[in-house]
Amino acid sequence: MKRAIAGAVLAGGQSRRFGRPKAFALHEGAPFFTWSVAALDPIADELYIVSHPSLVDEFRRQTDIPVLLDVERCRGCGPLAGLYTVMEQSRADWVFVLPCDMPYMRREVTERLASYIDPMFDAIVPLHGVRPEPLVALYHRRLRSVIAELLDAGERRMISLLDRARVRYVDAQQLAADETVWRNVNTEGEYR
Ligand SMILES: Nc1nc2c(ncn2[C@@H]2O[C@H](COP(=O)(O)OP(=O)(O)OP(=O)(O)O)[C@@H](O)[C@H]2O)c(=O)[nH]1
Ligand SMILES: [Mg+2]
Repeated sequence: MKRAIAGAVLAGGQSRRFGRPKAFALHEGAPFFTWSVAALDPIADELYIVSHPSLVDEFRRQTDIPVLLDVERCRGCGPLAGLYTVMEQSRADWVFVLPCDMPYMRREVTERLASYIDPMFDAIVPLHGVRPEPLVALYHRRLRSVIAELLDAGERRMISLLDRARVRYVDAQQLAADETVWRNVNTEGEYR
């Protein structure tokens, strides 16, 4: 049975370290967020961008993909809020999240990670040695109530969600031969 996947580009952060909205910074001539969209598009049955009121107009100028705002009670509460918002919006079994600041990410990686989907698990997450990569991951919608509880308790860390889920960790080396794909841009220095 085919299991629907909603692709979600998380773009509701403040880019404080970067100094301007990093979703729109250019990599090889195209805005960062479009690289995440391109990596999700082949495997996603639906696509969403989850952002912040201050960025919505610019996203709508640049793309036709639906732009959601974090649900109000946890707006701006971090990536968990974005994940929760897509689970509220979509009926898809799985939500595949990507951040908006990983412009080297490639479809080969997302396709491979999605091939590990297994209904016995709640989340499918890459692992670098002992370090998980929770923002490049698949989450089953059955986690929605767990996420709601975390957010209501003021708990924003993705790792807290992993602690409460049955996680299928996938060795990052199985997903990409080239470590570059995991590069994430937080500062102007990393950008240059
Ligand atoms: N939807 C949503 N996405 C978020 C939120 N906070 C962060 N993100 C996204 O999660 C990803 C990782 O966050 P960070 O790297 O910390 O990005 P950021 O928060 O914009 O940057 P800093 O302000 O420098 O921490 C980025 O793609 C952010 O846009 C939020 O409250 N809601
Ligand atoms: Mg942040």
